[in-house]
Amino acid sequence: MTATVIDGKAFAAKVRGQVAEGVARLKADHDITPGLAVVLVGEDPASQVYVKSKGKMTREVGMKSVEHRLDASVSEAGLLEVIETLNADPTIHGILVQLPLPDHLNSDLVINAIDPAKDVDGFHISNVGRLATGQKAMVPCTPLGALLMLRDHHGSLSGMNAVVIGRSNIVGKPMAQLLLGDSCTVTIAHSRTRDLPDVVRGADIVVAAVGRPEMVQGDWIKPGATVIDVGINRIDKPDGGTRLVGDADYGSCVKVAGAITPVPGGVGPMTIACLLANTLTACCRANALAEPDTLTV
Ligand SMILES: Nc1nc(=O)c2c([nH]1)NC[C@@H]1CN(c3ccc(C(=O)N[C@@H](CCC(=O)O)C(=O)O)cc3)C=[N+]21
Repeated sequence: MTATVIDGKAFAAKVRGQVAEGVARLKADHDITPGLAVVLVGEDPASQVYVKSKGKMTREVGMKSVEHRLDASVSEAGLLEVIETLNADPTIHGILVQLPLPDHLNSDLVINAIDPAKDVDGFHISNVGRLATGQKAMVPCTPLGALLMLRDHHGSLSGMNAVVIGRSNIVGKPMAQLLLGDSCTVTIAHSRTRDLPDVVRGADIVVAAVGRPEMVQGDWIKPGATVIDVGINRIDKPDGGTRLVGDADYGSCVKVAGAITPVPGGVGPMTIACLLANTLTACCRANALAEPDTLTV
């Protein structure tokens, strides 16, 4: 059996199309343009590329895009001042502070300074609590993207065994909450899990989010299971170049799984599409207007 390859790039384009329609309707009917602000501290080249592509896609769906680039040496007070300004700006509906932050800045404190209604990353403590208790929340983009792909592929996820490998606040924990919300039986595995291959063998859905290149092996996968690969790891090639690989060993997993997301072109593009979807959702909520129900949980 060879797995169906879930085309995240195409699915993300479709989601962005739906966001663009929602934005056009807000403009036509209410004269409102959703606005997204991205705050980047320091000069990490990988982050700069990512921020640039986010800005381009934000404008492509018809939203206002704002970037704040701050020096790596900015003080906590200086960064909080920028966040306060964006919190108070009625033309901004979404705020994203690019992580990780330099070591001298307390990222929990910074994230919790964002107005939770504008927290399109879903990292504010209030959104984390809302998601965990089943209240309307802003949902972290990567897990939201993964869930939308799983729902699209399977229809209902009810009763399925899901194993999430990784327990980060950004992916593993919110992913587990979303799968639980869709009535999966959820196991969160991590670096201390005993007999990880055996745990994974029981899964109908495997979400690999550990940050270890090509760790999950094909012989860990139950035949026909769905593999969602959240990893984005740049590794060296023998010829001196680099390539992107996921946390699953694609070559062996694709032979056993029923469906798999590739890297690149899987979860990554969906993360950005969901950031735009969350910005549209935040804008609708801020204006007490109906929100697009296919783009939220
Ligand atoms: N507050 C915050 N929120 C984030 O969501 C956030 C962040 N900080 N910091 C950095 C990471 C990284 N991230 C990516 C999103 C999409 C791709 C993506 O689309 N990747 C392409 C490949 C890109 C390439 O070729 O390098 C793909 O997987 O197909 C990658 C990385 C979001 N992040």
